[in-house]
Amino acid sequence: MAHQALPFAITLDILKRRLPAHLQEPKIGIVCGSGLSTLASALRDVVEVPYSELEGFGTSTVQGHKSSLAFGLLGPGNGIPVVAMLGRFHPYEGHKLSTVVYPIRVLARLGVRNLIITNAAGSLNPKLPVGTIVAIQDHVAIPNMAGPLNPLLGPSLGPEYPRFLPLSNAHSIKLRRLAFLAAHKLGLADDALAEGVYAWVSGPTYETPAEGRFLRAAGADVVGMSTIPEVLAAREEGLEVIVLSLVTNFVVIPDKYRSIKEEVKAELAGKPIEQPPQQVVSHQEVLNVGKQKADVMKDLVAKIIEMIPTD
Ligand SMILES: O=P(O)(O)O[C@@H]1C[C@H](O)[C@@H](CO)O1
Ligand SMILES: Nc1nc2[nH]cnc2c(=O)[nH]1
Repeated sequence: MAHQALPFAITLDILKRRLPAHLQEPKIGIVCGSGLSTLASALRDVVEVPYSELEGFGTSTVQGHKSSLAFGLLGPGNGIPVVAMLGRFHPYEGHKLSTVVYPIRVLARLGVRNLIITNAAGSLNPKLPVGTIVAIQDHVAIPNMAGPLNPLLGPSLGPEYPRFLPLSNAHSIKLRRLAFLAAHKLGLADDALAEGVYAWVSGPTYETPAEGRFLRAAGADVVGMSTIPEVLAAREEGLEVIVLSLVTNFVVIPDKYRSIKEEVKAELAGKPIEQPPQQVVSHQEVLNVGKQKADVMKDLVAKIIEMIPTD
């Protein structure tokens, strides 16, 4: 989909007809990561619009991702109008990058100014155990650096868009401050919300131990297969962005490789070495941790939203 062909007018018109007036101009957006679609249960007056009804949207094919936009209100009083993406598109599903980020551009056109992106991620850092939520302070986008997988490639969307987008300020300090203040208000343990660097890889394969070591050496704390295209499009659209990664597993990085040569030699010498089980990551494990921690993530996201100043 070339930029010029993006069907914004049609999508926005469908949404206008589907939504009551008080939900038509959300100021805050949420992207729900793997297993985290229940974040929308914090909303009231919810209207869900399936992606299948929305021109330009794809369908999420990944288990743990629904395929709809949920509009609703959050917080005290009249509430703040919010829109949540229940399910995202990953390039590894075969979606074009322009499709992956299309919902973000639609959210921007609806009036969203602050975006909270969540995801499930593997930990590369022993200090970030499973269950930790990580406020992302920076990122390494391996597919952007190594090949043509940057959603901003191609003709500019218009003269008001910067051709060369700076990313040293990609992850909003204002929103990260609110996240830590929100965690404090919620009485979360100090280690429940940490800070770290996210590495984006294309997936859908999980890391080999050597790749895990490489990413760790490159300064990454967690790794995942999503989010960064959304961050780039959101920043291009002028949104403030915070990324919250839920650590769902450790990337398997043994201190040293098992030597099969030594094991065979020991076996032949009649002194077999006990063989440790081989560890592997699974998407089911990722979803299970998402389910266990969905409420903490939901409370944190809701509290951040309540604290975002309304203008
Ligand atoms: O959409 P997110 O980033 O939350 O999903 C993660 C990355 C892969 O899509 C999947 C791997 O288990 O979970
Ligand atoms: N690349 C990657 N993505 C993940 N998403 C959740 N866990 C992981 C992981 O270990 N690696």
